[in-house]
Amino acid sequence: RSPPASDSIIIVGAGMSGIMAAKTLEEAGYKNFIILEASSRIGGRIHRGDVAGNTVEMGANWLFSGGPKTSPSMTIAKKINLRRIYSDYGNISANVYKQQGGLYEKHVVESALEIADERDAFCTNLSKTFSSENGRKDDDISILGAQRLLKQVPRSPLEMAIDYFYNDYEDAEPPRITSVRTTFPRFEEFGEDSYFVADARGFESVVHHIAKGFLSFKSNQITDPRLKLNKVVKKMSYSKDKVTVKTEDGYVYQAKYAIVSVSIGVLQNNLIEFLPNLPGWKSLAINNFDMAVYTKIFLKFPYQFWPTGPGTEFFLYVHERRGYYPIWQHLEKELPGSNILFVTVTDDESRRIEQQSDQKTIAEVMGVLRKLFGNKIPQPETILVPRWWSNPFYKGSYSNWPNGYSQRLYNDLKAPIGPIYFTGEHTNSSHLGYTDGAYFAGINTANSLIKCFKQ
Ligand SMILES: Cc1cc2nc3c(=O)[nH]c(=O)nc-3n(C[C@H](O)[C@H](O)[C@H](O)COP(=O)(O)OP(=O)(O)OC[C@H]3O[C@@H](n4cnc5c(N)ncnc54)[C@H](O)[C@@H]3O)c2cc1C
Repeated sequence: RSPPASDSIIIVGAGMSGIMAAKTLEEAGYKNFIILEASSRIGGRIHRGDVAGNTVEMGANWLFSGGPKTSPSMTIAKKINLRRIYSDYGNISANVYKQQGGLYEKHVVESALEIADERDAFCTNLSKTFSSENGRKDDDISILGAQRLLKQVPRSPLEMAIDYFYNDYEDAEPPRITSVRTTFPRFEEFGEDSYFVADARGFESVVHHIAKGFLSFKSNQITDPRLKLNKVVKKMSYSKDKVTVKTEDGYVYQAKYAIVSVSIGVLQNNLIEFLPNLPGWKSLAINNFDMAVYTKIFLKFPYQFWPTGPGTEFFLYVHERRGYYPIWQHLEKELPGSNILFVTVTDDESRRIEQQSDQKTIAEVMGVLRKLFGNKIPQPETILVPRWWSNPFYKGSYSNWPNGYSQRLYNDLKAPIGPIYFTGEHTNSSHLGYTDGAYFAGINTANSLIKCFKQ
């Protein structure tokens, strides 16, 4: 074999970050890349699913606006007229159910919400103190630690459910884990008005739109030979001047450089073997970070038996077991007439539910719904349980910055190793865990590589 061309690049993964890295390279004139994607599609964790003919989002679902800047995902969504519906959490205090059924009184929930707002404001202030000149380098605390400082630790099942709604519902991990310094203030740049994507083309059409801007395509299918689907990268051997990549189907690819865009979950599970092994400092940085799990369980019923109309979209279920089928949403506005309800679980509950049969999950879910809406309600006709944690191409849903993880470790997490560059949502500290994080990560990593080319 002749040595690889000096400008050749292999990109591993065709999610938002891999596609953005490729686009950035292409636009800077570096067109000699190939993209190896394990699955049969592009988009990665932006992935549409189907529930009895209705498009639902198994992965990324919400776009954000209302802040001082506009999110790039939102900008593209607007451009392609992606249907999106404002998620109105405003009336949640009227929709919180007790463990055995029946609603909490509104004023009781409102007091719990006020305290949760106070905790949020406290975390935001703490974070600002940490980052200010007076803060010591790497000072941090978990959200739970901050709650202790404030002497406002949630204890009752209701307080826990509200705490879950404020924190786990976003971070997909409990407040005991999550870093205050890097998590707060939330939604500062793009705003916190959340819009639920409900479009038959799926949220992934945002990634398709980007890809079709620079990869060749025919009748909506990408035909660019540089995109290679169904290529599961198994091994990456590297030296100072080349990278050799082996895929599961026995193919070997060589290039001068590589950009790895797989999730941190994939890296933590050693699903790609690096030869030589990644250095100790790099493995430490990878394995100390967190990959969280967030699961939306979709259920289609023969008819609606839950409250509908303004102010009913979201309801909470309070259980002594924190995080037991806690947050529910009906899709009356998003998918009218579909009779689809979905419930969000995270972390240990996600992992537990992924490992059990869907029949068992239906039985548990119906146990909850019967408490809320009576014994006469019908069984679901369909259930969809995405299994992000078990899936070897993801091993979780998105990253979360744990308390105690230093900026130095984070720099190590992003650092290249010889000719191998790392990207992905987990490498963008400002929008970690979001599609915008992956968007910026791809651009930034490609630009670092371009800088290296120029030097
Ligand atoms: C359930 C869920 C809910 C979410 N909700 C939101 C939300 O509401 N709003 C929001 O902004 N974000 C949300 N996100 C996060 C968002 O989807 C991700 O941050 C973003 O899509 C990650 O993009 P990425 O390019 O970094 O990684 P990925 O999308 O994971 O792309 C990496 C690609 O690498 C491929 N790959 C993996 N292993 C290999 C291998 N061995 N060889 C070759 N290819 C490989 C994968 O198939 C994948 O296509 C959610 C994610 C999930 C899972």
